[in-house]
Amino acid sequence: MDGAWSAAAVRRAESQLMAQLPPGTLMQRAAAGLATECARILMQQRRKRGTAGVYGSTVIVLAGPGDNGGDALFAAARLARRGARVFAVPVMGDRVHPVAAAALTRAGGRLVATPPRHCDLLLDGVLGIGGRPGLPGRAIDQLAAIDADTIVAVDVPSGVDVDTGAVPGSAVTADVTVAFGSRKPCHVLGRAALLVGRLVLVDIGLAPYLDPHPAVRVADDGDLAAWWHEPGPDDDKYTRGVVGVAAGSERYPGAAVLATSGALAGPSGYVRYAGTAAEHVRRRHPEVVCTQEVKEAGRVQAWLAGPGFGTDEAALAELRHVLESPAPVVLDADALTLIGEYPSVLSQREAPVVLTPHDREYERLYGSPPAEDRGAAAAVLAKRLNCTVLLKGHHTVVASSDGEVWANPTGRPQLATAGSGDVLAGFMASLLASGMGGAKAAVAASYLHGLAGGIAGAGHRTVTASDVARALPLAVGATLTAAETPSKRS
Ligand SMILES: NC(=O)C1=CN([C@@H]2O[C@H](COP(=O)(O)OP(=O)(O)OC[C@H]3O[C@@H](n4cnc5c(N)ncnc54)[C@H](OP(=O)(O)O)[C@@H]3O)[C@@H](O)[C@H]2O)[C@@H](O)CC1
Ligand SMILES: Nc1ncnc2c1ncn2[C@@H]1O[C@H](COP(=O)(O)OP(=O)(O)O)[C@@H](O)[C@H]1O
Ligand SMILES: [K+]
Repeated sequence: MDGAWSAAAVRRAESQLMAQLPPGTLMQRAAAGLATECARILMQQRRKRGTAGVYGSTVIVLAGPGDNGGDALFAAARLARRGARVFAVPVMGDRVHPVAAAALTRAGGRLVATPPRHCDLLLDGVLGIGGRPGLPGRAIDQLAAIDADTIVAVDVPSGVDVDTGAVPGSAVTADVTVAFGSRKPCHVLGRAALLVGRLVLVDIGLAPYLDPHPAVRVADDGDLAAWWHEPGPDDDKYTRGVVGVAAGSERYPGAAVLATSGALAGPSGYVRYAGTAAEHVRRRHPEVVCTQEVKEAGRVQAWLAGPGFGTDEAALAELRHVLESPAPVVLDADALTLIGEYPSVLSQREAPVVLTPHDREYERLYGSPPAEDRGAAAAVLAKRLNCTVLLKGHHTVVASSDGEVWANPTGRPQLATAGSGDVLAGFMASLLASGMGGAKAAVAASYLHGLAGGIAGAGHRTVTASDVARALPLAVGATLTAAETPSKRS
């Protein structure tokens, strides 16, 4: 498991590490890593144009008043020593890191008020983990005036809320963000995560000092492999888990077909379908055992209820039957609307429940749209309803009722296609049926669903929900193989 640590947690770790090191060491480690990445970018970019590497390139630094500006200036000094023409613009009056500014000047760089209009690389050293959201006016003006081939954010894109990923004002949109020591929540959550570009982590020796519990958890292939239930020689279709799908209707048979496609792609051994779209499911998936009603379906180890099954009396009755079962349950789509209207149907529930709202469904459940701090938004709903909440979006967030927050690293916009949520929900129910806990199933399902979207959409292909379902087994295979041989995944 990887993670993202808050600014305060990074500072606590930093002060312990700094106590062991000569002054300035950490900043030099950060600047060295940053300069290396900038040089790599410059060489790649200029090689394409047939020009030389770092030598002769133009680099502009937007330098804020703190250590973030210091990192940028020290890195720029290293580039200046390799022959880059460096112009540094102080963006908060003339407040800049004095030692770093002197180092840049000694290396041949210049502090200027008006830099060239074009540069090969712009370094955003305006604000780091000490920044409040928003940008100083001077930085906004410079960003508008300069045409940069590549924008590299130092530690975080300046202007974002580092601890929540909210972007309430103006902020830098980076092509690359070079982060020091650890990810921060803004790298993985909310609108800020869309401003990060490619994330490069520079090791400055902080890891041993970081709190073992990050503010936001981020799953990796190894987690997925550890949680995955591979069938053993003594398994049969029942011990692998039976998943029940209560979805679809005569009006929306597609939801039933897609949800069962998702369930069939998971690790459980048996998929039962209960609902009025049984004929459609049977025709498309002969593997699925179909009944018309939940109470005829027999025993299952996990249920999915909701996609396309309506919000009328009959749907409410079916939802109640599902919730009477002692098995874990995924509630999606229409089931969320019903829960919003009749929250008491959840009150007797003891077995795990995973809710999978998008923003409008969240509003129906919570009474107001999710806050820009999407981790906190998912966590408050999870606590209030004593459920796991998977809040959908570009960076899907999962929160457990005890306050654990996960950000999904694999999402991609091609997944925003009708029915892809049905596939996700069916797949997740299969993970629950195989014995995975509620939060893990939600984290694993969004991780693999994101990868499946990438596999289905490779080469700019358009993607349908059926494509995502077909790609899910490939995503599972790629993940489990990569966990066995970590170097295989680029
Ligand atoms: N921790 C680590 O492990 C390491 C950290 N390192 C580096 O240090 C960075 C953190 O540096 P930092 O603490 O000096 O804070 P930083 O973000 O530069 O800015 C603070 C200044 O900005 C000002 N200010 C704030 N918001 C503002 C706004 N919206 N608009 C305008 N001004 C605003 C604020 O003003 P004040 O609050 O005083 O009014 C203060 O003067 C970190 O991101 C990383 O790059 C590495 O070198 C080594 C390892
Ligand atoms: N902009 C986006 N980028 C990445 N993923 C997205 C984006 N928008 C939606 N998604 C994902 O697409 C899926 C859509 O689910 P949902 O809204 O329930 O669709 P449907 O109800 O049509 O099945 C979710 O997994 C969600 O996280
Ligand atoms: K920055």
